[in-house]
Amino acid sequence: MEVGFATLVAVGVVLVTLIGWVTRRVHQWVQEWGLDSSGRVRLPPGDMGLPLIGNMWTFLRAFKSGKPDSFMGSFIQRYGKTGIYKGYMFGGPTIYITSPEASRRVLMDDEHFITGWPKSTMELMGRKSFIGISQEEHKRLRKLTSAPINGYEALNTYLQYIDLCVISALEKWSVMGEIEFLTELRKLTFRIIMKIFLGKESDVIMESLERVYTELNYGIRAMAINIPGFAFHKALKARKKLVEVLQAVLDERKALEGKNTGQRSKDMMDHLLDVKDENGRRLTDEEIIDVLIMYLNAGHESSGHITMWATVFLQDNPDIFKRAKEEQENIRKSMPLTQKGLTLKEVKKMEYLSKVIDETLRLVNISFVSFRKATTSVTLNGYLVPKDWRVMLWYRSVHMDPDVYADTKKFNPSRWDGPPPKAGTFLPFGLGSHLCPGNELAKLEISVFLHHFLLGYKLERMNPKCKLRYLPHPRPVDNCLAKIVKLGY
Ligand code: HEM
Repeated sequence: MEVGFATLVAVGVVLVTLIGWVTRRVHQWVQEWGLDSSGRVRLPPGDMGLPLIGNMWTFLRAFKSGKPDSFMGSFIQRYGKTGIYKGYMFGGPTIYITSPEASRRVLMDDEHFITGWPKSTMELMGRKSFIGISQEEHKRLRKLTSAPINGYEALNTYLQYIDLCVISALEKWSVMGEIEFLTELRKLTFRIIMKIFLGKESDVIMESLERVYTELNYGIRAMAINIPGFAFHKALKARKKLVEVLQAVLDERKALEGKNTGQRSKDMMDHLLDVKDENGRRLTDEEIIDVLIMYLNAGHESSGHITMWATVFLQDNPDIFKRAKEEQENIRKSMPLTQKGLTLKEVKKMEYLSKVIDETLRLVNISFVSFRKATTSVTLNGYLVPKDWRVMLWYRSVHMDPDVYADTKKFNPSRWDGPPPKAGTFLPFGLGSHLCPGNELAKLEISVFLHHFLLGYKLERMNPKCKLRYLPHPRPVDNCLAKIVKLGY
């Protein structure tokens, strides 16, 4: 009787495995149906998983179990280090790219690749944001919006505001006792980006909007399931709220058009309202709102997280902390006594701190992936990328490649001594026409924060061994519960 039961279980296991294998083969066959036999042979190696789910389950399991590199690791283990694999994610056949050369080729090739973000991201960021519009529109809006953020003049103007915000935030937190350090940093970076884009400073509006953005973000890398209880459903509601708030601000601005409003300096909303194309057409409300939703989100989430991680890494590594602090003390000493705050001249001198930030960007991989779509069939590294397939640029694998970065998991700012990294091996801000337009602003914010932190404070975490969560961005689950202790300059 017992042998019979064991046999039954064994047959059951074999049957399930067989059905799983056949279903996977059929799924792959269906996805490759449109390709001729020579095309199919030239596809990169890979595994498309089960119908509908594809590799999504494996991806979520890897990230949710705290082993994000095990997802791509399993492809590398099974198919070798080809740097390019086929798979199935977010409801479509996908090419994963993990090598620096192939990433660079895709990012620099606007003729054969356009943006290809999943439906969830597109719906949440808006179809008129940079990930939904045509290449020409993107070029025009990008030119209009990036110079007022990243140019030397602009950074010089914002520096004073950032400096004051950082000084007062640190002072405030040091008397607050335990704080969620990450949550407070997000509020700080949100305040800065709101000032640049909307000229707003009201604490109440900012706090409530930042909370709405947190909801929006949880849905961005989730599956597009619009059912109550799912992250995407909550995120859609958050987007609706953001649209309402921004529409109200826009209506208010339009009502003031042409009226004398005193000395107010122009913010990004004014620029977007003013702009006309060659036919004299102005941007619609939807276009302005989607661009703002995208910028306000991109402009605070990543900077807030990276600032937190850089602070944590510094605090955890006393030698690195000491060296970084000495640099900031020397910079402080070199400042004329009559000078009130930091200027770009001092920021330029923060060479070691810049390496600390680069190393944080590499190790944390805040933007671990980016999405494109092939507009025609392309050959990449000898493999076929079929027309209309999604391409996922797996930046995380590039930054954690032991052949490029020895002892990859070690926080080691000194690895940035010497010549700059080889093209394509360091992509924290992407590359090409979609290169992050806020890269300089982000580095400025982080540098100013670390300058003041190193000189006068220390971080005491309540749960230093706290578990990490990797989606949507890597963070401790307690949002870095800590005390900011003032030491005195
Ligand atoms: C540490 C901070 C930041 C990181 C790591 C980061 C990373 C990135 C990356 C990797 C991309 C490229 C996405 C792609 O190739 O599809 C990107 C795009 C973008 N970022 Fe950032 N970013 C940061 C801060 C900022 C800031 C401060 C702003 C706003 C001022 C900003 C605004 C944007 C926008 C609007 C895009 C879309 C650009 C386009 O599609 O043309 N980012 N960012």
